[in-house]
Amino acid sequence: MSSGQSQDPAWLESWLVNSIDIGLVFAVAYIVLVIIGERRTLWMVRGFIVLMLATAISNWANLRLLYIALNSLVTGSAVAMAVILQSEFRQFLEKLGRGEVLQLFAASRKGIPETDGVIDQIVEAVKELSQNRTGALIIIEIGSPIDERDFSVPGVRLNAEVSRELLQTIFQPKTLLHDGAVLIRASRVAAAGVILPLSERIASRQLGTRHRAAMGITEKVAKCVCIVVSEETGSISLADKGVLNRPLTSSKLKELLEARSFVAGDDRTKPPISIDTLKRRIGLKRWSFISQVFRFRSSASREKK
Ligand SMILES: Nc1ncnc2c1ncn2[C@@H]1O[C@H](COP(=O)(O)OP(=O)(O)OP(=O)(O)O)[C@@H](O)[C@H]1O
Repeated sequence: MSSGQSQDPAWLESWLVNSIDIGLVFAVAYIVLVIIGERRTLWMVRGFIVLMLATAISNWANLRLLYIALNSLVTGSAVAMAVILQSEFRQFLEKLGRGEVLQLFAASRKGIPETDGVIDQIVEAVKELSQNRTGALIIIEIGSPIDERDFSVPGVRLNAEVSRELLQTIFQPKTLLHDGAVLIRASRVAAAGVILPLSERIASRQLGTRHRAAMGITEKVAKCVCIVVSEETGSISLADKGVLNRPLTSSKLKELLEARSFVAGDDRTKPPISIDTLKRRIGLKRWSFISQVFRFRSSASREKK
């Protein structure tokens, strides 16, 4: 840099404006990554950010043809994302319109809603099913609903209160709904007979399709956990993010479910996240931001293994 250039106020001003511009883009990207809790959506947004960065670099380096190609790709991807994430965009705009900006950050913190001892009812049912060696598969949604397209077959809608008796009855081998999984959504039994995608991985030779189905759905959807009771051995497992935690005692299962739950009460009654909590969360994620943006490929391949 020449001394004449560094003293030129116009050059300084443009340098400052550019720096603020880049800083704001990074801040917006960072906030979006903090808000998004769902793993697959996160990958998509990271991919999009990388694409935008590549477009900006090609423009800066004056690579015209590459810039035109990348720019078209960014426009196409933006349209595709708007279609794929239609409901998320709607929720986002609604919250923004209502001025509930801080609640956007609270969204990714949702856990298993623990109302009226739902976890107790589930754990009691699982304990009995395990003692009687009745096979069972229970998916519990965490936070926002799973997209039905993530299931191979969405099953039969029930919308019933969660109870130990109902869960035990559904999995009795002579009932019509015993095959497949039960879906627990917002403290209700939303559906039964749900067929889940199978994982490509094999955790153990002794484990068959029921366990692979639990791994499959939790690999595909981060916002759920899946309980498996083996018909053959009565063993209890909990699948979370594609990993089977097993064998578990019923008290360990309760502990793990509670660790994933919202400390107490229905999430709708929770106060909005405080500024201090928000600051703490942003502080915790600060150092991983750059790697979140640039290492999306390596983390994706690690999770596949
Ligand atoms: N994709 C799926 N989605 C939901 N449920 C499934 C799926 N695949 C299998 N199941 C359930 O698992 C049952 C078959 O279990 P299988 O014996 O193959 O599995 P497993 O992991 O060895 O379990 P277990 O130890 O209970 O025998 C089916 O009858 C069905 O109820």
